[in-house]
Amino acid sequence: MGRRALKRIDKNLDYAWHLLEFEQLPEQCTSQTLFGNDAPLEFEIGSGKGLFMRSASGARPEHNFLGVEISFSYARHSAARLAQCERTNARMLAGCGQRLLREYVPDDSLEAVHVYFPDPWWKKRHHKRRVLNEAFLLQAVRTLRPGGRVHFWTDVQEYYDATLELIAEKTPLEGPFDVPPTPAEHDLDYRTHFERRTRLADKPVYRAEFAKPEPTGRG
Ligand SMILES: C[S@@+](CC[C@H](N)C(=O)[O-])C[C@H]1O[C@@H](n2cnc3c(N)ncnc32)[C@H](O)[C@@H]1O
Repeated sequence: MGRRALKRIDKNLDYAWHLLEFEQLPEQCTSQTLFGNDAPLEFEIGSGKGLFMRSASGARPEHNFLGVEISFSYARHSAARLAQCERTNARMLAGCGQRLLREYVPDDSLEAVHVYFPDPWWKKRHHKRRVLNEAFLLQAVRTLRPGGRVHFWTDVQEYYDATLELIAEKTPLEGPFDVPPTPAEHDLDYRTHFERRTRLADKPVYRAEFAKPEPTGRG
């Protein structure tokens, strides 16, 4: 991704609680171990500059949010913005979202997994580096609660089509459910910075949502 310099963080801002690294994680990441309550827990993988984390945690104070960003400087920037907004229901992890799901998240525990505009890895031989690969999707299925949702938006039609095909072939997820676009009412009224950039350039955004099936009744 073309990366602009990030704004300097106020040196008096204390964002230590908002920024986690793997060494600080509890053995099992749950709302209880990360936030000390039992609110529904949503993850965002690849938060970038953290617009989704800020707006979603403000709009849904009754949910908890953990954003995961592999670039330390972006994770720190997002954590600082959450601290500035005094969010008590949102934290950032600087690290790999695939590792987080695989190693630290109990079965059937998440309300939602959000992946917005993941790096496209255009060349076919690099597709295995994509965040939305089969192993990650199966971890999302394992860790979501029944009825929990995967949200996936991208501006890359080939990534969108390939992921929908992978989900249909390899996972029990139900969907895709349509996600209609909503008009932006102010300059930051977009799901993420990449959505803003794509829509302002008049390019299409491909959006889908999937649900983990509820268990079927006995007999
Ligand atoms: C194209 S940017 C999109 C950022 C943001 N979601 C948006 O829509 O504005 C993709 C982001 O995913 C991050 N990323 C890539 N692989 C990752 C991984 N395995 N775990 C966590 N973050 C990852 C990148 O560092 C980058 O910030």
